Amino acid sequence: MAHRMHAFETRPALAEALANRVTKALEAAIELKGSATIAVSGGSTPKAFFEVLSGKPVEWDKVTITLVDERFVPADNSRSNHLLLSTHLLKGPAAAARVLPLYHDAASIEEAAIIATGEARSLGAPFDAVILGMGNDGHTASFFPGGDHLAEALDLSLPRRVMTMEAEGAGEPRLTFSFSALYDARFLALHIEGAEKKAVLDKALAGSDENEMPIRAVLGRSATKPDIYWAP
Ligand SMILES: O=C1O[C@H](COP(=O)(O)O)[C@@H](O)[C@H](O)[C@H]1O
Repeated sequence: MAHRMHAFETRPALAEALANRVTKALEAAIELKGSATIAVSGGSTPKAFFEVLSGKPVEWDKVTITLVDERFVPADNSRSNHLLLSTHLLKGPAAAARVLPLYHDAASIEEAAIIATGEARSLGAPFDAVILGMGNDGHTASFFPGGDHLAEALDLSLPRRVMTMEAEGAGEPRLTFSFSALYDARFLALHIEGAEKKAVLDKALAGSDENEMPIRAVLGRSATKPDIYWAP
């Protein structure tokens, strides 16, 4: 599966273009079925994009937002992807959206994954939009090199679900949607910024070992052609 590359001169220009494209995807879904779903990434890259998207004139009360992955920490922890979402996206018009958190205050992370999987089922499939990020180690969502459940996470024959992941480079234990839940999103974007991430992307595109760089699964096996958004 090839990809489409969208390169921008500045990060604000990227944020505006990606927010406009996501707006289109959400509007199309609302037009078609009366509601829309989007799964977004955490980390540091999406902040400016979230800020722009939050102000877009979408019928946000018809949109459900979730995360592609989450650290197993409560929503008030500074490492929480949910906190990032609340701070930078759930404001202005977008505050009307429904949010489906992956983290749950459950007895174990496995139980939290089961709860999140059940809740996500109510969204239907596929997602209308999925915005992935990428780490310098080639991880995306919480598909980390060396992850204890990486093989199952990337196995497209396994059901759509939220699963657990532990890896040396991941810090906290993680919750992540499986690749099977993301690979066929109606709009599938990879959002990366900076020269270092571009070099990581080029390395990923030049090889095929998904265990070394799990982002290769997205670039090589997604049912939807990924749109890559990059700015220096
Ligand atoms: O751990 C994570 O990292 C990636 C990349 O984050 P960034 O800070 O380099 O932008 C992110 O896509 C993922 O959602 C997050 O949990």
